[in-house]
Amino acid sequence: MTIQWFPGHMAKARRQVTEKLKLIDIIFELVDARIPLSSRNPMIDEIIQHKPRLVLLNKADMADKAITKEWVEFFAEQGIKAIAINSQAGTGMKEIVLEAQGILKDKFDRMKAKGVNPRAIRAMIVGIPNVGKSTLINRLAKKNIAKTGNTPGVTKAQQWIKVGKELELLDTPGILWPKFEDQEVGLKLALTGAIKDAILNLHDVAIYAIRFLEQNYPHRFKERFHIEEFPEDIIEFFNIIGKQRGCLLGKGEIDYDKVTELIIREIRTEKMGALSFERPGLISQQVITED
Ligand SMILES: Nc1nc2c(ncn2[C@@H]2O[C@H](COP(=O)(O)OP(=O)(O)OP(=O)(O)O)[C@@H](O)[C@H]2O)c(=O)[nH]1
Repeated sequence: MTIQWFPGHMAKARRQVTEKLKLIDIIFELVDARIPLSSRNPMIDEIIQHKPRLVLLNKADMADKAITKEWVEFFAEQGIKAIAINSQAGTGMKEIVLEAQGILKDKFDRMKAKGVNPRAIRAMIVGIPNVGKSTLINRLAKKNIAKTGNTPGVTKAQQWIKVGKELELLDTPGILWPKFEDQEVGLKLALTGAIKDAILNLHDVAIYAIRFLEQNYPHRFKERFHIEEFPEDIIEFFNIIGKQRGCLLGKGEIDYDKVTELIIREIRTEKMGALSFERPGLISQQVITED
């Protein structure tokens, strides 16, 4: 299976972000807490250059809490501040402002010392598709979208969203592309809904998910599907689920497409609880010890 990764997309995304760097003090890099590395753009450091950044592990409600904590430590070891947030529920919103203030304290102190009037921190959100950029912007914005006007004939003005007095966000997030040349990265992105289902073979995604759960969350998986042991043959597993859940074609034959959809849906809708698909230091074929 080869997944195309279009260099054109990358170049465009990169330009968009680079153009705006001079307008902002800090980048909010949004990643999926379940797959913090696979949901990052591999060239992010180059793209944002030396701009200060805060990593936001979004959808933390769907990720394994203990593993998210490990990711926060992982980023800290690289000198990058990361916090877990849930944009949908609005958890962690205050921390975003506080952390940004902390990261930029020296810069703002220096400005103050030079007699520059205090102003709000200016930030931009960047992240891969579907990671929650719009949800976060809406959460932070409440109703404070500041229209700075798009006058025809004038270079398109930026619109800033006011978040209290302390923060202003660019209204358009930077869309970065994940690098899904690596098959496992692609499978994780598909499983978490970051790339369209049509792009990957869903059977491959489901098989990957089953094997992953078998290794990393065996108890929850067995409980959910009422199985004692994992069958060695993956087809046997599909047969068991198909019969159990009535995913059948005529004459009692198993509808493998339906079983596939069911497995992926069960994961995406957290029927087996919050799951993380990556753990620091064990990116590939990792073993996450179930509690
Ligand atoms: N559970 C959960 N769901 C979230 C969270 N943040 C966003 N979502 C959901 O994730 C999906 C994608 O969110 P969007 O805000 O549209 O993502 P986006 O990054 O703006 O997507 P693009 O416009 O494709 O770039 C939506 O269904 C959101 O409701 C979160 O913290 N927790």
